[in-house]
Amino acid sequence: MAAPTGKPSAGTSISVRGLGLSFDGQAVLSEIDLEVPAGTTLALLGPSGCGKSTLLKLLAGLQKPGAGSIRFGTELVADARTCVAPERRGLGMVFQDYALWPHMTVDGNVGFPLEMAGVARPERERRVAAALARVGLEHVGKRRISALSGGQQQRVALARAIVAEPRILLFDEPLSNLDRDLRVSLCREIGDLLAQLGTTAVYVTHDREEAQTLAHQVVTLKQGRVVHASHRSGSQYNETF
Ligand SMILES: Nc1ncnc2c1ncn2[C@@H]1O[C@H](COP(=O)(O)OP(=O)(O)OP(=O)(O)O)[C@@H](O)[C@H]1O
Repeated sequence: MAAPTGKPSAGTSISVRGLGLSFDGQAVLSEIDLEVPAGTTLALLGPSGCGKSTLLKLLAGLQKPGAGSIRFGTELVADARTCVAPERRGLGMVFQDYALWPHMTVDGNVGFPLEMAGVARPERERRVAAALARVGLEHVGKRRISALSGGQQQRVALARAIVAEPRILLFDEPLSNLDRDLRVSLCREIGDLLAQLGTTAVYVTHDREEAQTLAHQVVTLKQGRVVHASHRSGSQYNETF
């Protein structure tokens, strides 16, 4: 959970060096090097089972690396001996299945990270309203999650991820449960939102078009290794690996 400062969020760089992880002697990630400059988005592409979600879990602190290191700005957040807890990493996360509490209202869901951080109710209400406005959901705060469409639920999840002004946002295939038209429009909106907020983001997807719509950098994994990387330059992507 990010530190709730009330100031606009500002991203921090991510630096991954020689990252590796094995399960039962089987390498799932090997020698991963990534540099994500502050305020930019990196998309991770690759076939099922190539290690995308595992890499996201390592960034989130939900998994410890077997080798290598992860830095956020100058802070070492993970290596073979260090593992900063997820709630101390200043992160927001958005998942494929939304991970919302269906019995709670929209306001309750979005305000939860602030409530956990001890933010007083008036400030919480102000910031929840601001986060909902950012995702185009000004008027649904009192509704229950179960009364919303899939697209609306993913906007709520996005509002909850940004409400505490994280320095980094992690997305795990956030649009794959939605139909194509909605995916295209919401993907553009997420790109615009990231640009407005200046938050650094890592975005896992199966969809190259989605990756290229919002990412400054697209990295492809195969069997746990980086096999291709490209950077956006204007409207073009230039290969860098
Ligand atoms: N806790 C675990 N224990 C053992 N193996 C695991 C564990 N977590 C992931 N794996 C294995 O690691 C590999 C990478 O899994 P991961 O979920 O990162 O892939 P992915 O690229 O995100 O796939 P998908 O696109 O299908 O979500 C898979 O072979 C998976 O079975």
